[in-house]
Amino acid sequence: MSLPNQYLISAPGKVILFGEHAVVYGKTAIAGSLDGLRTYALFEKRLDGYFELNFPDLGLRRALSWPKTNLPYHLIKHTDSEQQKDFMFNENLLQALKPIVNEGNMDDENQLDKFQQAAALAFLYLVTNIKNKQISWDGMTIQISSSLPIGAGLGSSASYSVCLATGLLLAFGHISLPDESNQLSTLNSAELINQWAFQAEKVIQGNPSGIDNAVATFGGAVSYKKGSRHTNLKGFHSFRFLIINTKEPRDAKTQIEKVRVKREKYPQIINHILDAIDRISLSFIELQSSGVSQEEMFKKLEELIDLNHYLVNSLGVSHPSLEKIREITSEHNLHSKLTGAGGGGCALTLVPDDMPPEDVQLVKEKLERNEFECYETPVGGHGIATMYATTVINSLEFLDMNKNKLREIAEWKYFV
Ligand SMILES: Nc1ncnc2c1ncn2[C@@H]1O[C@H](COP(=O)(O)OP(=O)(O)OP(=O)(O)O)[C@@H](O)[C@H]1O
Ligand SMILES: C[C@@](O)(CCO)CC(=O)[O-]
Repeated sequence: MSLPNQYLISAPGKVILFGEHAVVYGKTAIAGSLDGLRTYALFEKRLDGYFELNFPDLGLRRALSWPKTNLPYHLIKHTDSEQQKDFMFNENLLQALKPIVNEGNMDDENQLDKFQQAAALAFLYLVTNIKNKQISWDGMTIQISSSLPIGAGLGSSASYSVCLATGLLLAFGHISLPDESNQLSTLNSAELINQWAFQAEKVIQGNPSGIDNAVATFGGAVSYKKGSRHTNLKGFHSFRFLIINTKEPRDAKTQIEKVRVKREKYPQIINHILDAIDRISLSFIELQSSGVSQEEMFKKLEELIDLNHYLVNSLGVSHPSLEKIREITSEHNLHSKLTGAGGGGCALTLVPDDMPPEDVQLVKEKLERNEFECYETPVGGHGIATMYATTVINSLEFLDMNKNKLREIAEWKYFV
């Protein structure tokens, strides 16, 4: 099927069960996708040579736009095929793009903050790299809308990056729409999307491990070690979690940097902590295949959750609000840990199978009275998806729309 002039992409958020931060230093982490919390991107072809990007979730008051001729393509080493690219991060390109982000987009009333700058830079970094001289859309408008809390530990940057990478690779003819009769080509496309999304993540987060974009691309529940392909885990679906948003603003980049500085100061101590976190992820993997009863599994999982939280707390990335969540949930015999980069953001609470719904409701109400926000969402669902609607979707309608409605307009097609 040829590419329509308008299409939608969607990618899920993620939740890390064990191993955040340690995974940046080559340790194992366990994570799953959040099918119900996703970022959506509407791509539309333009004929006037402009790239336009709108992301109102970040408080942007008007779309940003750049003429395609303004981008520093001369800084890209072109290879014959996308697959041959070595994906070395191009720091020169990033530096060259920094002044371009603002060109024509800023005046006294519209100054970009650092989060908006990072989102725009990630887009420009991808578009400059992925644009293809021969097969090319002449310009495009992209609208972004997410049902994820932004910068809260649930992988909003990765799902944003995956949406951009997918849409751009499609627009510039490097990949095709998912094809059920050619699963190998579709899987190769997903691998390429994942590689480019990782580059965009580097623009936003500085030094990410790659786990968030792998989960947003491939979906499911995985164990992950930097530099290796992720491994799918079975049985994750049987766990029930409550995800609790502290609503404390923070960004992953600052938290990752905090751990880097601490490790530089106390290398031996921090390396021991990171090794201990690795051991927790490995214990979880062993536990999954050990055939223990569900009851015993839940007990051990609770202990691992506590241990993991103490260890990340000792890295300096917890927050009083996260400790408060642990206190409230422990009053109901529930075990919680921070999830994602910490410093605020979200906590993850394990809900035992046999906990009566009215008791779960009580905990949720108590948390909400403390201004926390609770999500109960399935873990381990689909990764990236595309959708081509049969009718044209109006941009404003798209931004306003409850995203569940998109499923009524047409079918989503999944890459993996
Ligand atoms: N819907 C969106 N629109 C535009 N930019 C986004 C969107 N979602 C995320 N981003 C970009 O990602 C940044 C947030 O990334 P950050 O890594 O700090 O948080 P996170 O990915 O939600 O959390 P974690 O990495 O801990 O899971 C935003 O500041 C913005 O630059
Ligand atoms: C803090 C961290 O481990 C998880 C962020 O979701 C960073 C990363 O793995 O990229």
